[in-house]
Amino acid sequence: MQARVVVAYHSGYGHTGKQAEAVATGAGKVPDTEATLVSLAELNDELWETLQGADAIIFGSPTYMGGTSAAFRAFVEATTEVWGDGMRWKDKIAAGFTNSGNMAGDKLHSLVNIALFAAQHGMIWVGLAEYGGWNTSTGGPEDLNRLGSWLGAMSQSNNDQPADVTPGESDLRTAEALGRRVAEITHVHLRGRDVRARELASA
Ligand SMILES: Cc1cc2nc3c(=O)[nH]c(=O)nc-3n(C[C@H](O)[C@H](O)[C@H](O)COP(=O)(O)O)c2cc1C
Repeated sequence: MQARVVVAYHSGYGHTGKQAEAVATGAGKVPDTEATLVSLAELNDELWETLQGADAIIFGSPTYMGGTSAAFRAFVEATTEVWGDGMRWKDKIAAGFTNSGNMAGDKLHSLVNIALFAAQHGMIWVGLAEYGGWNTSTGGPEDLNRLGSWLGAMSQSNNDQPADVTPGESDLRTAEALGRRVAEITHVHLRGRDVRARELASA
Protein backbone atom coordinates (compact mmCIF):
# COMPACT_ATOMS: atom_id res chain seq x y z
CA MET A 1 0.00 0.00 0.00
CA GLN A 2 1.31 3.46 -0.94
CA ALA A 3 1.33 6.18 1.75
CA ARG A 4 1.02 9.76 0.56
CA VAL A 5 2.83 12.20 2.83
CA VAL A 6 2.61 15.91 2.03
CA VAL A 7 4.98 18.44 3.62
CA ALA A 8 3.20 21.82 3.58
CA TYR A 9 5.27 24.80 4.66
CA HIS A 10 5.75 28.54 4.56
CA SER A 11 9.20 30.11 4.57
CA GLY A 12 9.89 33.83 4.28
CA TYR A 13 13.63 33.56 3.63
CA GLY A 14 14.25 29.90 2.81
CA HIS A 15 15.39 28.48 6.16
CA THR A 16 12.16 26.67 7.00
CA GLY A 17 12.09 25.62 3.36
CA LYS A 18 15.44 23.85 3.85
CA GLN A 19 14.03 22.08 6.89
CA ALA A 20 10.91 21.16 4.90
CA GLU A 21 13.06 19.55 2.19
CA ALA A 22 14.76 17.42 4.83
CA VAL A 23 11.41 16.34 6.29
CA ALA A 24 10.26 15.29 2.80
CA THR A 25 13.57 13.46 2.19
CA GLY A 26 13.06 11.49 5.41
CA ALA A 27 9.49 10.54 4.49
CA GLY A 28 10.57 9.56 0.98
CA LYS A 29 13.16 7.13 2.37
CA VAL A 30 10.42 4.91 3.78
CA PRO A 31 9.50 2.26 1.18
CA ASP A 32 6.18 2.68 -0.63
CA THR A 33 5.91 6.32 0.39
CA GLU A 34 5.16 9.21 -1.94
CA ALA A 35 6.54 12.39 -0.34
CA THR A 36 5.39 15.72 -1.80
CA LEU A 37 6.64 19.15 -0.82
CA VAL A 38 4.22 22.07 -1.22
CA SER A 39 4.68 25.76 -0.46
CA LEU A 40 1.85 27.62 1.26
CA ALA A 41 2.85 30.91 -0.34
CA GLU A 42 -0.02 30.57 -2.82
CA LEU A 43 -3.32 29.01 -1.77
CA ASN A 44 -4.55 27.69 -5.11
CA ASP A 45 -6.80 24.79 -6.21
CA GLU A 46 -3.84 22.52 -6.89
CA LEU A 47 -2.65 22.96 -3.30
CA TRP A 48 -6.04 22.08 -1.82
CA GLU A 49 -6.31 18.99 -4.06
CA THR A 50 -2.85 17.82 -3.04
CA LEU A 51 -3.68 18.26 0.64
CA GLN A 52 -7.02 16.48 0.26
CA GLY A 53 -5.29 13.51 -1.35
CA ALA A 54 -2.75 13.15 1.46
CA ASP A 55 -2.77 10.40 4.08
CA ALA A 56 -0.49 12.55 6.24
CA ILE A 57 0.28 16.27 6.28
CA ILE A 58 3.38 17.63 7.99
CA PHE A 59 2.99 21.38 8.56
CA GLY A 60 5.92 23.77 8.82
CA SER A 61 6.26 27.47 9.61
CA PRO A 62 9.04 29.81 10.69
CA THR A 63 8.62 31.27 14.17
CA TYR A 64 7.99 35.00 13.83
CA MET A 65 7.38 37.07 16.97
CA GLY A 66 6.76 33.98 19.05
CA GLY A 67 4.28 32.25 16.76
CA THR A 68 3.65 31.00 13.25
CA SER A 69 4.08 33.42 10.33
CA ALA A 70 1.23 35.54 9.00
CA ALA A 71 1.29 33.57 5.73
CA PHE A 72 1.00 30.28 7.62
CA ARG A 73 -1.82 31.74 9.67
CA ALA A 74 -3.62 32.85 6.48
CA PHE A 75 -3.45 29.22 5.34
CA VAL A 76 -4.75 28.00 8.72
CA GLU A 77 -7.72 30.35 8.53
CA ALA A 78 -8.45 29.34 4.93
CA THR A 79 -8.77 25.70 6.06
CA THR A 80 -12.03 26.52 7.85
CA GLU A 81 -13.64 25.69 4.51
CA VAL A 82 -12.23 22.14 4.70
CA TRP A 83 -13.31 21.87 8.35
CA GLY A 84 -16.82 23.19 7.64
CA ASP A 85 -17.32 20.77 4.76
CA GLY A 86 -17.63 17.65 6.93
CA MET A 87 -14.18 17.80 8.53
CA ARG A 88 -12.53 16.49 5.38
CA TRP A 89 -9.06 16.10 6.97
CA LYS A 90 -10.36 14.05 9.90
CA ASP A 91 -8.18 10.99 10.65
CA LYS A 92 -5.28 12.09 8.47
CA ILE A 93 -1.95 11.87 10.25
CA ALA A 94 -0.42 15.26 11.20
CA ALA A 95 2.92 16.54 12.47
CA GLY A 96 4.78 19.84 12.59
CA PHE A 97 8.11 21.61 12.47
CA THR A 98 9.46 25.12 12.87
CA ASN A 99 12.65 27.13 12.40
CA SER A 100 13.82 30.30 14.12
CA GLY A 101 16.88 32.42 14.81
CA ASN A 102 17.32 31.77 18.52
CA MET A 103 18.00 28.41 20.15
CA ALA A 104 14.68 28.58 22.00
CA GLY A 105 13.13 31.63 20.35
CA ASP A 106 9.64 30.59 21.56
CA LYS A 107 9.48 27.91 18.87
CA LEU A 108 7.40 25.68 21.14
CA HIS A 109 4.52 28.11 20.86
CA SER A 110 4.48 27.65 17.08
CA LEU A 111 4.41 23.86 17.45
CA VAL A 112 1.62 24.03 20.03
CA ASN A 113 -0.31 26.25 17.67
CA ILE A 114 0.15 23.84 14.76
CA ALA A 115 -0.83 20.85 16.93
CA LEU A 116 -4.02 22.62 18.06
CA PHE A 117 -4.84 23.44 14.46
CA ALA A 118 -4.44 19.75 13.53
CA ALA A 119 -6.59 18.73 16.51
CA GLN A 120 -9.37 21.07 15.40
CA HIS A 121 -9.36 19.22 12.09
CA GLY A 122 -9.62 15.86 13.89
CA MET A 123 -6.19 14.85 12.63
CA ILE A 124 -3.95 12.38 14.49
CA TRP A 125 -0.81 14.06 15.81
CA VAL A 126 2.60 12.35 15.65
CA GLY A 127 5.53 13.72 17.65
CA LEU A 128 9.25 13.38 17.04
CA ALA A 129 10.05 10.47 19.44
CA GLU A 130 13.83 11.03 19.59
CA TYR A 131 15.87 11.59 22.75
CA GLY A 132 16.95 15.17 23.32
CA GLY A 133 20.56 15.92 22.44
CA TRP A 134 23.25 18.40 23.58
CA ASN A 135 22.25 17.89 27.22
CA THR A 136 25.32 16.20 28.72
CA SER A 137 28.99 17.11 29.20
CA THR A 138 29.88 14.92 26.23
CA GLY A 139 27.05 16.12 23.99
CA GLY A 140 27.31 18.85 21.39
CA PRO A 141 25.46 20.83 18.73
CA GLU A 142 25.90 18.00 16.26
CA ASP A 143 23.57 15.76 18.32
CA LEU A 144 20.27 14.63 16.87
CA ASN A 145 17.38 16.69 18.33
CA ARG A 146 19.93 19.11 19.81
CA LEU A 147 17.12 21.58 20.64
CA GLY A 148 15.29 18.95 22.71
CA SER A 149 11.84 19.07 21.13
CA TRP A 150 9.20 16.34 21.16
CA LEU A 151 5.96 17.85 19.94
CA GLY A 152 7.59 18.32 16.54
CA ALA A 153 10.96 19.08 14.93
CA MET A 154 12.76 22.33 15.70
CA SER A 155 15.65 23.88 13.82
CA GLN A 156 17.71 27.01 14.37
CA SER A 157 19.22 29.29 11.73
CA ASN A 158 21.74 32.03 12.38
CA ASN A 159 20.08 35.32 11.49
CA ASP A 160 23.09 36.50 9.47
CA GLN A 161 23.43 33.41 7.25
CA PRO A 162 21.49 32.19 4.20
CA ALA A 163 19.47 28.98 3.98
CA ASP A 164 22.20 27.05 2.12
CA VAL A 165 24.33 27.32 5.29
CA THR A 166 21.84 27.27 8.14
CA PRO A 167 19.98 25.32 9.64
CA GLY A 168 22.90 22.98 10.14
CA GLU A 169 23.35 19.31 9.53
CA SER A 170 22.05 18.02 12.89
CA ASP A 171 18.80 19.97 12.57
CA LEU A 172 18.34 18.62 9.06
CA ARG A 173 18.91 15.07 10.32
CA THR A 174 16.30 15.75 13.01
CA ALA A 175 13.89 16.96 10.33
CA GLU A 176 14.55 13.79 8.33
CA ALA A 177 13.81 11.72 11.43
CA LEU A 178 10.41 13.38 11.76
CA GLY A 179 9.60 12.70 8.10
CA ARG A 180 10.59 9.04 8.44
CA ARG A 181 8.57 8.57 11.60
CA VAL A 182 5.45 10.15 10.13
CA ALA A 183 5.71 7.96 7.03
CA GLU A 184 6.14 4.80 9.13
CA ILE A 185 3.20 5.66 11.38
CA THR A 186 1.09 6.47 8.33
CA HIS A 187 1.73 3.00 6.93
CA VAL A 188 0.73 1.41 10.24
CA HIS A 189 -2.40 3.56 10.37
CA LEU A 190 -3.44 2.73 6.79
CA ARG A 191 -2.91 -1.01 7.33
CA GLY A 192 -4.83 -0.92 10.61
CA ARG A 193 -7.70 0.98 9.03
CA ASP A 194 -7.84 -1.52 6.20
CA VAL A 195 -7.91 -4.52 8.55
CA ARG A 196 -10.59 -2.89 10.71
CA ALA A 197 -12.77 -2.13 7.65
CA ARG A 198 -12.55 -5.80 6.61
CA GLU A 199 -13.38 -6.97 10.13
CA LEU A 200 -16.44 -4.74 10.23
CA ALA A 201 -17.54 -5.86 6.75
CA SER A 202 -17.40 -9.53 7.72
CA ALA A 203 -19.02 -9.09 11.16
C1 LIG B 1 9.14 39.13 11.54
C2 LIG B 1 10.16 38.23 12.17
C3 LIG B 1 9.98 37.79 13.47
C4 LIG B 1 10.89 36.93 14.06
N1 LIG B 1 10.63 36.46 15.32
C5 LIG B 1 11.45 35.53 15.87
C6 LIG B 1 11.13 34.93 17.12
O1 LIG B 1 10.11 35.19 17.75
N2 LIG B 1 12.02 34.04 17.63
C7 LIG B 1 13.18 33.72 16.98
O2 LIG B 1 13.96 32.93 17.52
N3 LIG B 1 13.48 34.24 15.76
C8 LIG B 1 12.64 35.11 15.19
N4 LIG B 1 12.89 35.60 13.93
C9 LIG B 1 14.00 35.03 13.15
C10 LIG B 1 13.47 33.97 12.20
O3 LIG B 1 12.75 32.99 12.90
C11 LIG B 1 14.62 33.30 11.43
O4 LIG B 1 15.27 34.28 10.64
C12 LIG B 1 14.16 32.15 10.57
O5 LIG B 1 15.30 31.45 10.13
C13 LIG B 1 13.34 32.61 9.38
O6 LIG B 1 12.87 31.47 8.69
P1 LIG B 1 12.51 31.56 7.15
O7 LIG B 1 13.78 31.83 6.39
O8 LIG B 1 11.94 30.22 6.81
O9 LIG B 1 11.51 32.66 6.99
C14 LIG B 1 12.01 36.49 13.33
C15 LIG B 1 12.22 36.96 12.03
C16 LIG B 1 11.29 37.80 11.44
C17 LIG B 1 11.53 38.26 10.02
